[in-house]
Amino acid sequence: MKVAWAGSRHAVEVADRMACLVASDPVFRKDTRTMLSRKELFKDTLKKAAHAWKRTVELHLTEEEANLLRLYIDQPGYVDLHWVMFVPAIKGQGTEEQQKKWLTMAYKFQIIGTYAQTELGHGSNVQGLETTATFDPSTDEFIMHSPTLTSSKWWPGGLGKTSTHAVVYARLITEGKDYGIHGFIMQLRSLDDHSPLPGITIGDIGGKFGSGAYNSMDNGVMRLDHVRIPRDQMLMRLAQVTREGKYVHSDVPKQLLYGTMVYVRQTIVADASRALSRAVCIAVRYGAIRKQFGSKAGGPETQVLNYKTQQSRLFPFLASAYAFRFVGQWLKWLYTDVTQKLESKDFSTLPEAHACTAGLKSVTTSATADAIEECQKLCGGHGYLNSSGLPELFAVNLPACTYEGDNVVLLLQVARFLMKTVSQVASGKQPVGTTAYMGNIQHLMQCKSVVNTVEDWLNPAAIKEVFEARALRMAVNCAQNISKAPSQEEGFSELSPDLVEAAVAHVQLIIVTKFIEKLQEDILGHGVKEQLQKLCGIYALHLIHNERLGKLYAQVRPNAVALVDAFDYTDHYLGSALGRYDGDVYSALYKEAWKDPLNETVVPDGYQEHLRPLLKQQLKLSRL
Ligand SMILES: CCCCCCCCCC/C=C\CCCCC/C=C/C(=O)SCCNC(=O)CCNC(=O)[C@H](O)C(C)(C)COP(=O)(O)OP(=O)(O)OC[C@H]1O[C@@H](n2cnc3c(N)ncnc32)[C@H](O)[C@@H]1OP(=O)(O)O
Ligand SMILES: Cc1cc2nc3c(=O)[nH]c(=O)nc-3n(C[C@H](O)[C@H](O)[C@H](O)COP(=O)(O)OP(=O)(O)OC[C@H]3O[C@@H](n4cnc5c(N)ncnc54)[C@H](O)[C@@H]3O)c2cc1C
Repeated sequence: MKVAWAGSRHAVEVADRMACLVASDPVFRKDTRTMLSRKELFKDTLKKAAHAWKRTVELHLTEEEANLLRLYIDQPGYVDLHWVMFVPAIKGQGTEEQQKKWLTMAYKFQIIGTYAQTELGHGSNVQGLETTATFDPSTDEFIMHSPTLTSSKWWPGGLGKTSTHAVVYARLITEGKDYGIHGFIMQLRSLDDHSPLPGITIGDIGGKFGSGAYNSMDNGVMRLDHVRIPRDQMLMRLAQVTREGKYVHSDVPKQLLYGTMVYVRQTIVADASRALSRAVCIAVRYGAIRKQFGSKAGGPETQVLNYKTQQSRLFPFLASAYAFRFVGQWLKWLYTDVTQKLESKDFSTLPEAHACTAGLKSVTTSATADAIEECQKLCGGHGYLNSSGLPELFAVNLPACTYEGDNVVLLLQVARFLMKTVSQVASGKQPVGTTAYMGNIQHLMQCKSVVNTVEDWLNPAAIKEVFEARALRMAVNCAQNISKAPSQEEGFSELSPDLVEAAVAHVQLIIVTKFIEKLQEDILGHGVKEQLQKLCGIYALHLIHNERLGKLYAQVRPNAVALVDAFDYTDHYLGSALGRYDGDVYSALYKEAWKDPLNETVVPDGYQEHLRPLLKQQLKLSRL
């Protein structure tokens, strides 16, 4: 199962090696992270990032190994933005010459970059950004400026205190005309003493949800006061400004400006499955250790994992973790395929890649955030302690519902794509890829499910047809209702809640389909495929009805712990007293409690100042 989860034997081996490297290095300790002040936590992040880079160079780690090392360090920081957004933005939007110049420095960490798109006043509406980049032909420079308070850049990770450079998104103005949003490379801080360059006001935007968690990241604010940069720092693969100030389009679609977001959304699906699997691992392992109530006859207490209510709340998350993992692996393939096509100037699959990455990012991150919260409840009171690892896991993953595109905004993009496809089907065009099922409209609009028994529900063809019919009928229903509205725009707006539901149904169909396709592959290991079939059934069925699932849960229960062990997480990475591999939960909880700074003294700070006078005064009063 470890191989099925990781994708290959090689993937298991390299992940194991990197996880152990991190777990055995004292610099990467994280057990007291939630007890650090913001300043201490930030400094700890700087230290870990520098040490990780040192180890990467010393050990000549490959890109795959270095990425895993960063993943297992498990502390959000400026390096995430540098590798996941700054470098890909230059790769996707820079010319060959620009890539050579900037990536050479970025790959060696001679510069640290971030992705500065969002502003105080606009995040979702990228076209509404206000920062300006005005071309000055007299000096061959762009003047980068924040004209209003709301145009201040706001949120970019690493911007606050660390980044030396950024890809800044701004409205390009030349020859008096506004050509909309484009990307520019800007140096922000001196490479000698790290002070902000003239005209740049920059800082951190303040503490965020939860202790530890995303507070290790210095999300930043930046205002630009007529800062000049050379013309060749506009990223010029999509469009160019000539020496004379002429604006020239390339022959690539302008949507490629959003390419970095497509790339990151794809990686976020993999993050979501990992985060969900960590929460499930903690809740399942703890559920096997925790006992409450005995039989009436005075027998031993029951493992809470044996309660049917616990199983019906938890096992759909276990199944979802596997489902998201497999669809994430497929999405990575889709992204690579689209990228190769783009290189040969085939842009035909770009809309589908956008819809798939946007939709899957939305559905998997929302489900993951909800599931982590529920896993806290599934662990009872102890789940609420920082030492369970769950509060921090929740706080770190919750913003994934917002960053890289608010989930509802992205689902509306999927809905827009679906409405276009329905109208193409109506005009006789055969849809392809993940919307190919829409071509089977005659059948799917009127077919009736032949499912009667639990066993019927495990038939992949029956499951798939149910999901296809559901998704298609919801999409067609929306399209019909939109067509009755005074205008397409009004109809879309009025029906947006239904459109979001239709988009979710379509995305869930993709997830179910990719799980079924995974089961058609050669899967090694005795009983592995059988377990995955049950999980696939649980994933699909819990989305459409909750009856008849009890039998499947009972079949999964004997292997539940093994199914989470297959995630192959070290105790260091899991970071949970409740989810420990050895099950020694109570001594771990007890030990963790004594690490809290409040327990450094027996009598707390503040006793002399506030407690003692109060107690003495009350004592005096009672004696009067
Ligand atoms: C316990 C400790 C654990 C620690 C673990 C660490 C875990 C973390 C691991 C780290 C991993 C990752 C790190 C991630 C860090 C994240 C940092 C966050 C960064 C950001 O958030 S960057 C900012 C992101 N911003 C957004 O996403 C904005 C969202 N808005 C948009 O994308 C757009 O504005 C829009 C799509 C909503 C609307 O676009 P717009 O042009 O205005 O209008 P439309 O008319 O709708 O679109 C026009 C056409 O373009 C098509 N389109 C839109 N987007 C795309 C796209 N991306 N690709 C291709 N095509 C696109 C659209 O379909 C329209 O086409 P049509 O005209 O219909 O044919
Ligand atoms: C932890 C974190 C890290 C981030 N890192 C970065 C970074 O590195 N670089 C960067 O540039 N940005 C970053 N961001 C910003 C992020 O990309 C934006 O917050 C995100 O795109 C959402 O935009 P917004 O905040 O403007 O939300 P808003 O658009 O203001 O959303 C508010 C509400 O309005 C709703 N809404 C908005 N538009 C519509 C619509 N058309 N129809 C229906 N409902 C709508 C949303 O669903 C939401 O409920 C980060 C954000 C966070 C939280």
